[in-house]
Amino acid sequence: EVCLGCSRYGGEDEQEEEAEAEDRARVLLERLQQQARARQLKKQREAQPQGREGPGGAGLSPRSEPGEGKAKRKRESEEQPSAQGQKKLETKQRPRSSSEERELPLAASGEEANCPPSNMMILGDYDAKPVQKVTIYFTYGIAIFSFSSPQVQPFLPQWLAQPKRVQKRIKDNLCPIRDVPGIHPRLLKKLQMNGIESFFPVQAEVIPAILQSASNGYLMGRGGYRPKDICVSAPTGSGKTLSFVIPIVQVLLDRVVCHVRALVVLPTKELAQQVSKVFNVYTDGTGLKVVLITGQKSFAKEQEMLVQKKVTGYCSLADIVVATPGRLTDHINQTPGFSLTQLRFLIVDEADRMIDDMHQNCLNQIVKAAFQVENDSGSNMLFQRTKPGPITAASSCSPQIPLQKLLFSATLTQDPEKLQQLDLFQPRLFTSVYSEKNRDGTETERDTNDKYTLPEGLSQCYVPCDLNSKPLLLLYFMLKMKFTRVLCFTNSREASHRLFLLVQAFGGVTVAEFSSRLPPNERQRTMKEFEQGKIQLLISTDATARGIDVKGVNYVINYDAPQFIRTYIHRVGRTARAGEAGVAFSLVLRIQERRFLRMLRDAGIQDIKKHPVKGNSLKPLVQQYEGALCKLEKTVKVMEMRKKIKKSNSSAETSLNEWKLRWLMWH
Ligand SMILES: Nc1ncnc2c1ncn2[C@@H]1O[C@H](COP(=O)(O)OP(=O)(O)OP(=O)(O)O)[C@@H](O)[C@H]1O
Repeated sequence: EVCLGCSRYGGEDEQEEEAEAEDRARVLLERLQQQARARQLKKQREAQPQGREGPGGAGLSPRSEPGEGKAKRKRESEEQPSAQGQKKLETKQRPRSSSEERELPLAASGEEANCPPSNMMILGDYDAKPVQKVTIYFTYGIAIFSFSSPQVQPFLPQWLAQPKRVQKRIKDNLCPIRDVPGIHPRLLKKLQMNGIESFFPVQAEVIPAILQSASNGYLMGRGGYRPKDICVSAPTGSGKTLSFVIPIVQVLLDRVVCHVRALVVLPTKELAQQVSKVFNVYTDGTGLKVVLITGQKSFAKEQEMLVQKKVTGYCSLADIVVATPGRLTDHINQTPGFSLTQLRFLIVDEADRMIDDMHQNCLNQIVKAAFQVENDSGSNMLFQRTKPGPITAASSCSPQIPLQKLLFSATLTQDPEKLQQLDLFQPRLFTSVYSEKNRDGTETERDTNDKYTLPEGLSQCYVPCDLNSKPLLLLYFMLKMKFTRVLCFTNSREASHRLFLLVQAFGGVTVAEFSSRLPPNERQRTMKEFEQGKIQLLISTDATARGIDVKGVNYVINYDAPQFIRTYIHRVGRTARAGEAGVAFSLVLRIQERRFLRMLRDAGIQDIKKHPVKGNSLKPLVQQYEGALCKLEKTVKVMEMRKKIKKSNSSAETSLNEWKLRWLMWH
């Protein structure tokens, strides 16, 4: 009704989505048919009991493709991180044959277990019966056994189950900087110079905790003991960056010799750059050196920034290194003299992503490098350290520089299995209070591990729509509703590019795109212009979804609904930062609506409002939109022709293509 004939110009995106919807409908139909056949078979079996085999028999049971089961498990673990992760090691109490072992994932995934291939007879349905599971956690060498039926939740280690609560409401819980004990006067001055008079709740809790763990200086833990590792899970925009920058700068203020004492690892270049900027502000004038290694400079240039060769050997030029995993690993392996043996703080920002994204290997390498035995003799030998083991009287006699891990994220996994991979030492968890709204408008705090908290100032809406009306809705928000400073997310860089071209062809909006299609310097420029308000609509991939701190984003629009809850949380968290207000709109296809709402509900996000937009409101835009689509079609053809000219092998081919291009431009 809204956009007759739009599908004509819909492009691959729409076709893909339509094909996807068709596929889904087909799969669903097949599944229902299979289930009906399975029920029929079961009835037949029940009617002929002699056809069944006993437990030891060669029972056939449905089996999925190994890849398929794996993909499903992966999807599920992304969607429900904590529920999945609470199982460290599960065994069924009945002894299992090796063939049964292979079938466990299938039996465990309820939906697939119900739909056997139609041509297979089921002999024996033992896996279908509820079985008792045994869950075993290993926490600091102690095995915790938990017997549970599918309805019973396995229990969590105490530090996860009883974290230190941090207030979510920033503005109601500001803490004047002078009220937080132990902050160095120099840093207090710097904070004030940067307009910071009060700490946010997460800073008021975490800064003293880190300072306390280094109260005897950076060479020793408090009271000579190894300091506890720290995990922080607090909403987007709640000020997690300063909560590690301030104490680390303060602890290193007294350092005499320059060594890499703090290492911050982040998943993207842009994030690393952002964090190193904050470190630069607070180390300015202190003599501490911050080095950023992300691959934006040549490898040799980065090596020069990290180490210097002297007659006496290599010496470090960095106290604090801020890095992305790939480049850091290269330097650990290939830069002579780059040593982490004096590393005191390892900070893993966006920790959940770092654990997930195969960066785990990088984290292992860092730890290995930190405990590497150095060959040279001299002063370093005094503080030589060995990988920590159990605390004994002998081990506590020789002081060692402790390595303390600090983990931060808005969606920190509370999956003990994943956290266990990081080999945390007596960790302390700081997490925001999750509260549920009651009917009378009051809020009740809840103890829960699979819920996430969003910034207090965030309002969330979703717009049910169909594929054709999505571009019109975006234009409606920009032109009729006069939205300003909008960050709009799509699910792929191609989708971002096409949408950008379309909005540009429509006109009337200052628009730009941001994705890995663009070179880093162009991305940087775009981001700056968006921050300065020169660009009203920035269409982006998930490259800007995490951690990026852009001041004054009024609206986030999920043009494509995110597939995973963590993506949703990070995307919408680009607005309503630092206690400010912001609005997030999600355009949700009707076919996605149920799944989308369930995803939010499962994560404890309840206050999202339905915001339908009537077709009549979009009608005035349709004519101009059709014109924009025609223009876009031509633009795309011209771009393709230019590409062809570049790639042409012969002069005849080139001139033919040039002629075609001229013809295109003329018409
Ligand atoms: N105490 C403070 N007073 C005023 N502004 C602050 C304070 N602390 C942080 N900010 C500002 O709040 C914004 C958000 O901070 P930060 O980027 O550290 O959030 P975050 O918790 O790391 O968010 P994300 O999870 O999205 O990475 C920044 O612009 C920062 O300058």
